[in-house]
Amino acid sequence: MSDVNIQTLSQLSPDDRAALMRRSETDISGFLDKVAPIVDAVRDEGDAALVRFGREFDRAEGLTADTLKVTEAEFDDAFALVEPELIETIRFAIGNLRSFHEEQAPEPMWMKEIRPGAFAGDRFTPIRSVALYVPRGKGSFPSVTMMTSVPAVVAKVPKLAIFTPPAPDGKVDAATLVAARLAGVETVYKAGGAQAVAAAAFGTETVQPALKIVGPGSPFVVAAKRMLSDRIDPGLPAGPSESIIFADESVDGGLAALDLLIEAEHGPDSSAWLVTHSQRVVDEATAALPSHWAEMSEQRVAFSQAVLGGPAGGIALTQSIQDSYDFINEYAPEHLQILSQEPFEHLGEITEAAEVLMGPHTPITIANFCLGPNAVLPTSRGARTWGPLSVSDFMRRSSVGYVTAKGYPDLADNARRLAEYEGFSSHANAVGPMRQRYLGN
Ligand SMILES: NC(=O)c1ccc[n+]([C@@H]2O[C@H](COP(=O)([O-])OP(=O)(O)OC[C@H]3O[C@@H](n4cnc5c(N)ncnc54)[C@H](O)[C@@H]3O)[C@@H](O)[C@H]2O)c1
Ligand SMILES: N[C@H](CO)Cc1c[nH]c[nH+]1
Ligand SMILES: [Zn+2]
Repeated sequence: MSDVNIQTLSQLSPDDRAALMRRSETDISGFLDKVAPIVDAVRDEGDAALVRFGREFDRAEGLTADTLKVTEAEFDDAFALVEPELIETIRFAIGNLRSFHEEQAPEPMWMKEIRPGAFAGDRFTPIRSVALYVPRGKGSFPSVTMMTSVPAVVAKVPKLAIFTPPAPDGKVDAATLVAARLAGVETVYKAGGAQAVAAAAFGTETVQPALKIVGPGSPFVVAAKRMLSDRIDPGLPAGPSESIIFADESVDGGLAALDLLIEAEHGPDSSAWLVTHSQRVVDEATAALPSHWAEMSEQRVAFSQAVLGGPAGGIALTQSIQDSYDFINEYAPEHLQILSQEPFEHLGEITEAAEVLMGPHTPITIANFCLGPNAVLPTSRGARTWGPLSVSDFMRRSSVGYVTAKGYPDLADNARRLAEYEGFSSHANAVGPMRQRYLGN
């Protein structure tokens, strides 16, 4: 049996407790050094560098500049290759995602009469070009394709392109192509990691540059986004998956263990904690893990054992429910699952989680794939200030103001007084007697 990292929070020093908040991506300085030459090469050499890195890192030996962009024939092949049942499932998921994101989309414009004759509001317009990163290292992700594409299409972004690593056969994952087409994205480039971020930022002979890049990825992707943030908007920080399963005394610890393994299996760089004040839940979860591992693939067992062996995962035994809430809010997880027969009783206490899934029938899996909300979420405590990827992330907001002749005098007087105080003579003149000459009243 593998060792599980069990921490009794009341016995930890402040430093040891702070260490539990760490994620593998917290310190990406080592990756910054590795991605710097990749970024430079893509900027200087364009397609040639994308081909070289695709061969080196993705082992796509046959990749050439001519095959960097997915062709119509490759889309057709993908539809022929993917099981019809899976195609229907992708349609099902896209339908739910679309329903959620259409509801979430802001009105194109709103205006309020702030005072008589003075109107102001917001106007939302789509960002002109956005790159969607879909990972493909430790798995393939048609789900991420849907999660990034659907809100972008709802926002009506005119130029959308997916970047995803090629497999050694030089192809893009077939279900990813099906999901892209069904969601409404036509351009897919075979590029992953830091080189994809650099290509989106600078453009190459084949790749059109974009103003923004969204989507999760490995620390190479995260590091490149950080490095190029003055060149391309890197969107919300979405790194290795992480979760907290919070269980109260009303649930079976075996179920908590089953759900703890969901995000723990992504990779050794993931983070996953079971947080509970119930010793019984801890004992049941620990006892159940081996039988759950027996039902998983060898690779996923290795990943989840690496995570739950610590230091970035395991079981945290708290002294009280309040202690659990405090830990969760301090940790600010990407995914939080409240395992309780009365989940809404706890919800009001949770302030810092990017996604809160309620009760035993809402495991993280359902929201990862097809419930409707977006599963691209801020990691590494980003949930303290960021929310999930949304339609607004694909739109820019402008303020709109409109003052009528009736509303003008009052606003002008007040604005002039402030302009004079701040020492701006032109500002003041523009709302003083000089303007009256032109307005003619
Ligand atoms: N937050 C979310 O919404 C979400 C969703 C899905 C996955 N994820 C996370 O995204 C990550 C996906 O990572 P991944 O590795 O599976 O796929 P990835 O596509 O992000 O990374 C693979 C790419 O990294 C590059 N790379 C690999 N080794 C390299 C090296 N030695 N030097 C330079 N570049 C190298 C290669 O270009 C490769 O194509 C995981 O950490 C997973 O937990 C997050
Ligand atoms: N857990 C990921 C977001 O953190 C989403 C995902 C896709 N596939 C499996 N899981
Ligand atoms: Zn997942």
